[in-house]
Amino acid sequence: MTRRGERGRSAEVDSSAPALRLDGLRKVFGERIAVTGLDLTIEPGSFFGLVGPNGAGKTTALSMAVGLLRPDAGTSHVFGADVWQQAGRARELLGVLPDGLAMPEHLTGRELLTYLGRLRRLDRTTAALRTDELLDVMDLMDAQRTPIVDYSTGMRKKIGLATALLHAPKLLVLDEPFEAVDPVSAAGLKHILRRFVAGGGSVLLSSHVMALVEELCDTVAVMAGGDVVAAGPLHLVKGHGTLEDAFVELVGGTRAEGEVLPWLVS
Ligand SMILES: Nc1ncnc2c1ncn2[C@@H]1O[C@H](COP(=O)(O)OP(=O)(O)OP(=O)(O)O)[C@@H](O)[C@H]1O
Repeated sequence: MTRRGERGRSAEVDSSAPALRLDGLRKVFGERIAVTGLDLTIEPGSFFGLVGPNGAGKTTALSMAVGLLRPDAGTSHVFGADVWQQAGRARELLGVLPDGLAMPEHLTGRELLTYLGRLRRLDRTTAALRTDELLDVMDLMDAQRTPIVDYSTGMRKKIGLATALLHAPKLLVLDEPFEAVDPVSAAGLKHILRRFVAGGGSVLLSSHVMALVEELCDTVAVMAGGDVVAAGPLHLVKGHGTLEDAFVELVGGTRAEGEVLPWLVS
């Protein structure tokens, strides 16, 4: 049971359940099968990286996993809570950074965090404290009174991440969290995520940056054509080479070699 004053602080967790369990998730857009019937389990305490080429189905899968997109088939459970049947409970446990997050553009960064904190039932003092801390670690203090419509792409990503962290979730699902984030902010963000996992949290992130996934994640899954083609501990998936080598081999890509676009070379 969660007492009223503690809501938004930490929901109780079914410690025997996976942090995230996807069973048979499937989504079809018209003729295009975006996700074919995805099974994936994220263990508690893991730092999980989801990689795959453009159009592999990562965003579609993550959107269904967190309850933002209704699947045609399959289920998603967050610490045992079904994201559709027990949406309220799942939401307390989840922090989400979706792709292309829609923002209330005319709120300032500070207003957004304050209002979301209150919506998530943090008391006034806690909401204010966390807003200050998040603006500080995201290096957004100077922009705290700037409307979000005037934020850069990287600043939008960082305020989005701050909203994902605000209610102290147990599982973070982050779609391309480092995209457009400058190196200084990225270092701060990596530190936050590592501390989150060290403290018992779980992270699932997608990224196109293989070096970053290798640096942060202990477990990875490679998606291609709407399904997982390899998953497991990082060292097993990448083998003796780099994750990039394994990725290219797994998804059947060809690096541009030899004579390509000859008209570019005069
Ligand atoms: N709303 C939609 N309507 C129609 N097709 C869609 C929609 N969303 C995704 N798709 C299609 O589903 C497939 C998977 O797209 P998705 O965005 O999930 O891939 P992704 O792995 O996240 O790609 P990227 O790495 O480029 O972001 C693509 O072929 C895409 O065109």
